Amino acid sequence: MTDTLDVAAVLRDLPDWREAEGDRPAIARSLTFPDFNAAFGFMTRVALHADKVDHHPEWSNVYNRVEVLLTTHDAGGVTQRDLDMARFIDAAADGAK
Ligand SMILES: C[C@H](O)[C@H](O)[C@H]1CNC2=NC(N)=NC(=O)C2=N1
Repeated sequence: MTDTLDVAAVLRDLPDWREAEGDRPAIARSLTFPDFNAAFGFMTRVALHADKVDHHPEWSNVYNRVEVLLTTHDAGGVTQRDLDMARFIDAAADGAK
């Protein structure tokens, strides 16, 4: 079983992220891109990486906005895999607010 991390400690390293509402520990980030094309290009980059590392975000997209939530279902909380994915997302989100 993968060890879960303290969400407050994780968020100290992720200034653009927040604790997500819900029934299990999770972190979330809202991203706004210049347009839909940029938003979907971001999602494409993240999707390919997520499948490569077998760790997938829970997310939604409305035009130029993307809402991302990360938690590790198998562990029932936030793990190193979520921290690693958040850092990938932050790098891939270049240009987003
Ligand atoms: C069977 C498959 O490897 C697992 O379900 C993977 C897939 N992607 C995953 N993504 C996330 N966010 N949490 C998981 O526990 C997880 N497990």
